[in-house]
Amino acid sequence: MALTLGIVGLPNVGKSTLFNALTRNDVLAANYPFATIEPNVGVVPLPDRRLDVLAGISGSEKVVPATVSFVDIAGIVKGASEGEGLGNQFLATIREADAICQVVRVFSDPDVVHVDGRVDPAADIDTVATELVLADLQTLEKAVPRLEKDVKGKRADPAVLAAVQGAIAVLERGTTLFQGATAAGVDLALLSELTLLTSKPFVYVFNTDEAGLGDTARRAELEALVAPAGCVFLDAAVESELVELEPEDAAEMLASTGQTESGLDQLARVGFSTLGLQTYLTTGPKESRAWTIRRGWTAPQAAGVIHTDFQRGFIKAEVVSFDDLVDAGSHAEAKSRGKVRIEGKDYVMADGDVVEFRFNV
Ligand SMILES: Nc1ncnc2c1ncn2[C@@H]1O[C@H](COP(=O)(O)OP(=O)(O)OP(=O)(O)O)[C@@H](O)[C@H]1O
Ligand SMILES: [Mg+2]
Repeated sequence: MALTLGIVGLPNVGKSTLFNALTRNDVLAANYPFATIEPNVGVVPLPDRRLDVLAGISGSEKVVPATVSFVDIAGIVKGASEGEGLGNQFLATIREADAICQVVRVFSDPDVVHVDGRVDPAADIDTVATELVLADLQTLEKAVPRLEKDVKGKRADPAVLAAVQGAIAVLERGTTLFQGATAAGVDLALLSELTLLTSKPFVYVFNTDEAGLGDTARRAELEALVAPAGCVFLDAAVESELVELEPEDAAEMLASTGQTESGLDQLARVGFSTLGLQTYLTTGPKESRAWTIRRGWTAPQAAGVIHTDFQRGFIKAEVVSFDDLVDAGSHAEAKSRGKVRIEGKDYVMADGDVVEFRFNV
């Protein structure tokens, strides 16, 4: 399981610049709208300092971090659902994403064209949300005649048709499904096959400049604008320079802009918390590795991420918290201190659990 973020936004706001910075890629990022036509996909290892510590303790040959995937697509403009700009067909590329990541221009550089002629984050957020709502409406409206026929022929569940109609009503009010479906009593689980865009959580990237990064009042305003959705602030142009530098120099340059976390770290943190994800760890002489799971998952569910056999044949888990293991300095010492617990199938995993599963095959 890897967290996948689909990057959306108006044209020329810095989506590809950010994508390049996050994925150390070199796709075309250029100062004109619709530079991106074909989607770009990148898988990024998620930096996790705990892995190096574990590798030291276990003498692991390698570390295998969790990953985050990013999909960079074309820019979307007002009227895209009616074919403006590049239309909205390309949105299909991000239907499988776990969350929608909207890049919003906050930087003011007058040399970079804004498609609507002015920098206005609130209006841009609205424009993009509206186009995503319209794209979902098209998907749902297309599904109605087919579903009606199938319900009549008893080949489809009438509850699905009702959910489609309920979802249409929510979207027609201009609300995303993520915000409005539950309150309207629409069961999104019934619509999962339609892979709707606005049923996913949104996270926002405010692409700003050095002045913007330091403007706490403005940041608070923007944060409030999108709350309760999560957001991050970064300068995509600076981020793309950071990846060219040695780690220490990059950290220094980041600090000089008043930031403590790289864009990738920020996005992974907000993405994980938005989607209710966490990691657990395994370690041994071969590798130290991070695994992504959902918060609240039990030990057998977590084991299933490694291999479905681990879940099916689950017997027990030997669990030590990362901090206890590091305190003890070795697995044997952690054990003799009574810090290694034997947990059964009802155990709910905690973030940073270091685990060894016992299972039957
Ligand atoms: N924080 C920033 N400050 C100043 N300029 C920036 C910043 N972020 C991106 N830019 C500039 O904005 C321009 C557009 O960037 P980019 O190509 O990444 O946009 P895009 O959103 O991918 O556009 P498109 O939708 O056309 O593909 C580039 O010239 C880039 O250098
Ligand atoms: Mg682009």
